[in-house]
Amino acid sequence: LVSCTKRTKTPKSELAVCRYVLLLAELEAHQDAWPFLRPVKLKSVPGYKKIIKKPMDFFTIKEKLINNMYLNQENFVIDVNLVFDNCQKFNEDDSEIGRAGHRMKRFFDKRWTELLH
Ligand SMILES: Cc1nnc(-c2cnn(C)c2N)n1CCCn1ccnc1
Repeated sequence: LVSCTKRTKTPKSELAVCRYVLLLAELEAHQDAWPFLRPVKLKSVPGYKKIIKKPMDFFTIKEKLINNMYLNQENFVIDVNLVFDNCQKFNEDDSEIGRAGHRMKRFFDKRWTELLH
């Protein structure tokens, strides 16, 4: 993941990647993460493909992280927030998945801020 041998990246961005890996592991381990662990099955969820233009989930984010596709931290945060924005768009606030999405977003925002300082 983070090549320690050849210094292809500045140390700063390596630290950033470690922060994302840590945060993503915490998100996946959260008890309310179950709706977001894998891509939504577009064939078996009526309306999802039409309504949600850019599906995103924690597994896809991990794959992008491993393939070094987050060149700056904004893109990582944008994808994580996409998971929660999609959830709010497709689910009622007062629903099982809607509530899980709000709790996960609050958790992420808190940990992201804590890890920055
Ligand atoms: C994420 C997410 N947002 N909405 C859904 C969903 C899937 N089916 N229905 C009726 C929804 N509202 N999902 C995916 C939830 C994936 N899931 C469901 C049970 N275990 C995982």
